Amino acid sequence: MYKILTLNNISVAGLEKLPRERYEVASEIQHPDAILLRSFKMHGMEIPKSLKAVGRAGAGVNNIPVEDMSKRGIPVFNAPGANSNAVKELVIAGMLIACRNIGPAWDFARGLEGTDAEISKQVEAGKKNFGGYELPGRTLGVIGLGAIGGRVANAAISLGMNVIGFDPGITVEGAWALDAGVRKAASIDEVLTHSDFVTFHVPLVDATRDLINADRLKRMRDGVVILNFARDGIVDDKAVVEAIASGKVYGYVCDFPSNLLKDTPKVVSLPHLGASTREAEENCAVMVAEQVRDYLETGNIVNSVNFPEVIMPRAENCYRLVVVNSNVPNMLGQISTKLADTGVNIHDMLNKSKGELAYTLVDVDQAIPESCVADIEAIDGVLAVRVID
Ligand SMILES: NC(=O)c1ccc[n+]([C@@H]2O[C@H](COP(=O)([O-])OP(=O)(O)OC[C@H]3O[C@@H](n4cnc5c(N)ncnc54)[C@H](O)[C@@H]3O)[C@@H](O)[C@H]2O)c1
Ligand SMILES: O=C(O)[C@H](O)COP(=O)(O)O
Repeated sequence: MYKILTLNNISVAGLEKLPRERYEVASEIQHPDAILLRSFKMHGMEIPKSLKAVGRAGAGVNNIPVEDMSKRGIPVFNAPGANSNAVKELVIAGMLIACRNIGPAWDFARGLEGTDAEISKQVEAGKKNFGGYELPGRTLGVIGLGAIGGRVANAAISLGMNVIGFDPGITVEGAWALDAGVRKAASIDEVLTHSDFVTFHVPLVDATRDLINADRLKRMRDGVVILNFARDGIVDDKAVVEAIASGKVYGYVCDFPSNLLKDTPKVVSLPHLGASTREAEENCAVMVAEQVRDYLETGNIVNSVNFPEVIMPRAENCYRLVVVNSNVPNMLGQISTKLADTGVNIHDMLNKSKGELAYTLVDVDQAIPESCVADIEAIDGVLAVRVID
């Protein structure tokens, strides 16, 4: 029986991928084999010794101590692209919220008092305060053209906008999926100087912290609208609020409210709703539950942020040894020698690496004695070992 600890609500569609006869899933459980979570912050959490995998039902993994997991030989899985349409739709809504002044206009309408005839009069007198502008012909700058940024760029083109994007790490697949009308910028600053709207779709890492700061704001067009549906910390909120007060920035729409943002005029901060659609929650949960299950039951790895992709078909009547080790010379030699010393015959073997980690699957014809597993565990550089019957 595998034990799965959930640290957030995970869509039932995903949990159904873990059959009850083989999986016990609960929000409180001892000795979990895997953790499933969304935005729960795992930093500082005590990591159970039994843990073999972490599955993030979503895209961002900055809430997970990925480096620490790697040192323990634990793969972290996520669900790339599974919530990208949900975020795209909210970003498009965010542009409209800003340029049509929907926040203050809604507040105005909610504050109306009197008879319907009086309200109608106040509406006609007051609406001039909320006049806006349209999207076609305006330029959207997209920083990060991955799963979400690519969709946002294409959607903006279909709305008649000009789009300029920057992503030094764009994948070949991502580039193929982009509308040919998306202009490629050589730097973030090139995007900023040409854009009426700027939206961010990058992970929060050291290099992306405060991508928008007071200095960069000065280089942006007057009246720019900034959208942050990526992460708190990518935009320096204080600098943006000051730029709103000075009239430089027209509006700021984000997914990360704070005391500073929630009461600032021209700021609309939503409660981290980007991925909160039924479809996205199901897509993410299903994808990550299937990946974690595959890892636990076969050792195969798909969509891990810290481990290489490893898929080895399982031969019948074989025992599978799974070894995670440091990516240093002579590990394979030592592992196969330990197996040979015990008289275990190797049927099939696959070794792949990613950065400082290497991962090996070995299918053998007979049960591996516990002493042999212990010997492999004791090899300097081996981080985790398990046998799948
Ligand atoms: N608001 C929400 O609910 C919500 C939902 C999903 C994702 N997110 C956030 O959005 C981020 C992006 O999600 P995604 O699915 O598009 O991820 P992704 O991995 O598909 O795309 C990220 C892209 O950013 C690029 N990038 C990295 N550093 C960059 C830099 N300094 N400048 C320009 N580009 C850079 C990468 O090359 C990659 O193409 C996630 O990491 C997460 O933090 C938020
Ligand atoms: O990175 C993500 O996928 C989003 O921020 C979604 O987070 P959530 O699953 O907590 O809504």
